[in-house]
Amino acid sequence: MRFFIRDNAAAASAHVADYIADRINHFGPTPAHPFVLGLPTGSTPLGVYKNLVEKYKAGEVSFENVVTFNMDEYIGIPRDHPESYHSFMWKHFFSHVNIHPSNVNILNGNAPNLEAECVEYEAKIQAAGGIDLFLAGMGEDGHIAFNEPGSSLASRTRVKTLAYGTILANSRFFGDDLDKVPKMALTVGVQTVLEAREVVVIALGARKALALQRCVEQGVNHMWTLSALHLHPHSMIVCDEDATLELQVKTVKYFKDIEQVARAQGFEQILPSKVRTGPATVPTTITLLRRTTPNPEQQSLPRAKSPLQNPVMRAGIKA
Ligand SMILES: N[C@@H]1[C@@H](O)[C@H](O)[C@@H](COP(=O)(O)O)O[C@@H]1O
Repeated sequence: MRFFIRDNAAAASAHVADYIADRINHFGPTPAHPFVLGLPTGSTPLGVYKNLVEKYKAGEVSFENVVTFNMDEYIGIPRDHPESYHSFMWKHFFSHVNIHPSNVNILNGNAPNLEAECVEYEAKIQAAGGIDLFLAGMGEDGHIAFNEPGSSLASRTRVKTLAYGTILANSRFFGDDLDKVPKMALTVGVQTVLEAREVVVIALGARKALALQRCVEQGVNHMWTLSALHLHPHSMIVCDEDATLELQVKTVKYFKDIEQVARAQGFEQILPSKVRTGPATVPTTITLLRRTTPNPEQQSLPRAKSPLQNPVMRAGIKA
């Protein structure tokens, strides 16, 4: 798992938006071969959406041939309720870019048969060729989408009862009235997310620090479902400094160090191959792009010790 720490929320959001726009542009989507993007809601991705809208308006990215699948939706509030995830997505993102409404997919929390709705959603993802990049946030209890603690790591799209902590956290959007917060939701499963070709998570603020620590420093654990990303070959977390509060200094230093070393060596971000080599369950080939000459500016900086030369880092790697 790659892990990038940025100074603040604005820098982390810009990093993620740049990354997504690069992915879409590199992919070169067409009507016959669209880019399939998984999307979250919540306060965390707002900065990413704002940046993506700005990039669209500046002509730096187009959503003309992008198909989206949202992670989750509440059960039991009308689709046009101001706090439904349908409303959220149109208000903060879709209305401001050139996406075709027919390319937007969001679970219907008012479907007459909720189980059938979930099965159909999985089938739609498959029919679209699988998700190329799933963007996600994280709950304070380490959940991804609405996969609350104890969710099966093999779970798929389904009806989920929300944890009390999540209902409490989300009550801020419902006038702090717990009675008004939906208690159930439809959500993609952990396995659904893991089958995306790439997963990018953004975590911001001290509120997420404990969950981030559990997910980054500890092993895969069904009680912190985001930690399942360690099982994914191409996952990435981007956070701000505040979210690192519970991490060991050694961990923070390690990840900052390897990012600096890679840059100094002239390595750009790793881009998945443009060509789909198989179903989403078989990740695409990874291409390492290397500049022909290392970046001279980076080269002239005092070189960071390679993790292998640094005794503290070496201890961390062994651990
Ligand atoms: N289902 C959503 C998650 O997808 C989101 O990651 C989480 C965090 O929300 P926020 O970003 O507001 O902290 O909220 C909800 O639980």
